[in-house]
Amino acid sequence: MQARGKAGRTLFDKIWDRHEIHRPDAGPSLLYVDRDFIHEGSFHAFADLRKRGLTVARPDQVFGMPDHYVPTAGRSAEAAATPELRQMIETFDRNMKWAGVNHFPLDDDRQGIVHVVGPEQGITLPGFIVVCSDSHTSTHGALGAIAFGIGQSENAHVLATQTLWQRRPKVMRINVTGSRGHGVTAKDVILSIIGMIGAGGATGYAIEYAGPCIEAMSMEERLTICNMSIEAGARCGIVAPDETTYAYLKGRPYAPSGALWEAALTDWRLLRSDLDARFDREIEIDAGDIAPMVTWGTSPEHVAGINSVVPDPAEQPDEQRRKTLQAALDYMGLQAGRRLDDIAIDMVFIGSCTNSRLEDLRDAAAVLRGRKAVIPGMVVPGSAQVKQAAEAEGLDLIFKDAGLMWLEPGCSLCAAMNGDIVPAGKRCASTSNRNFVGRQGAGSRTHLLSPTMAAAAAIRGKLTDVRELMR
Ligand SMILES: CC(C)[C@H](C(=O)O)[C@@H](O)C(=O)O
Ligand code: SF4
Repeated sequence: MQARGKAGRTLFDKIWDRHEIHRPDAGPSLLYVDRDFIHEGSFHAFADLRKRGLTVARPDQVFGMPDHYVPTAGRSAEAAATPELRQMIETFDRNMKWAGVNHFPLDDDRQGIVHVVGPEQGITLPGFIVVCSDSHTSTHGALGAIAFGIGQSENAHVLATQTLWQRRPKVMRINVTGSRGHGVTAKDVILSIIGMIGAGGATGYAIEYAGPCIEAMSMEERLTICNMSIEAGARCGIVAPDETTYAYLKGRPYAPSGALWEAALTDWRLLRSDLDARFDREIEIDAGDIAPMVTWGTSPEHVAGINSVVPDPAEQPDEQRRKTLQAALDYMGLQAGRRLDDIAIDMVFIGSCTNSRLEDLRDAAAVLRGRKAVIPGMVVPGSAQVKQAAEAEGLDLIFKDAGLMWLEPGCSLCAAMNGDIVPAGKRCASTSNRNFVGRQGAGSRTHLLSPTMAAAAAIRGKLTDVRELMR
């Protein structure tokens, strides 16, 4: 795409343009990549490299850690749920050693879900292009980076060259105005955005989140917002770096320090959309209108405020949509008109790259403190660092006293790839990002919600408006 006349440039344009090594008249551009994150899914890419006799071009810019297949019951590959899972973790470790890249293995105190660890270690920085062969790479955009998921053959290309061919997406700005009401979290904001624009609403776009509500958010909240950009179909999500970003990054192990920090700050302050920047699409949403949200169907767009009812597919004018909604209700075992806060839940999962950071655990613990869960639940911190910090504050004791399991970091029940599953027909209130058919195990039923809402569901054994339990 050519420069856009005299109009100002968006934050996205500025970062993209800096990384463009080659811009052909048509088709994808060749981009320089600052960081490539790797998890167990990378075995295809490594097999590809070996077959072609290639090595890793910039090992110091590649960071690998196991997360999808790791056991939550212990910290060694031997604790893996099956021999196949153990083999996945061991193959990954071998590939990391072969490649000579940064490697945070299972027993390393930096290990965790790749999208939690990257920001936490200061590996992801403003102005970067960050890739990972994982769709939720969009998370890292919260720090003011262009961050997107890639396929394994693209990953092999990045590993071998530190560059990537990529088509420039259009740019959409979502302005979140107003301020959130009591008990309304970042998760509720992003769920209501997805409910509004739909699971395909941002297909072909990069989203810049802006406006007073986003500016007032902590870094951890912005990470939750950007994480789910992909659930609206977006290529990535980004928030302009500001004082919140700098305060978060300062002193992190991989963030610049001393004179380099000062130089970086000077540069990062340029990273914002010009006042006259033109966006391909602009949307506005008032945070004051948002209630605690919960999904009732099998797509993150099947979402509503906790005080509403399961919608009636018959009211849909479009026949295909009617059928999709009916199929979702059949799978979920729900009838139209049922009050959402009347739906009984079998278990809760507090975790995933959406909501497993320290603030998420603090939020859930604040609701659970001194109370008992009436259903089983798993609390899975996003990283070893989060786990340590949570234990230092005694959050683990609050979860355990409430009757929930306090486990080792990893993706766990978010994608049910490590042996943790929701049994068929059971209903799970989950702080993760996908409620697809079978996502948490064959026949499992997932209701997406925030950490405080998950805590409320655990206490009441049903979907509950957390505002009734807030102290
Ligand atoms: C397994 C992995 C490639 C996948 C992704 O791309 O997102 C997973 O992380 C998910 O959340 O579904
Ligand atoms: S926590 Fe879930 S969404 Fe995030 S990377 Fe792991 S499987 Fe994917």
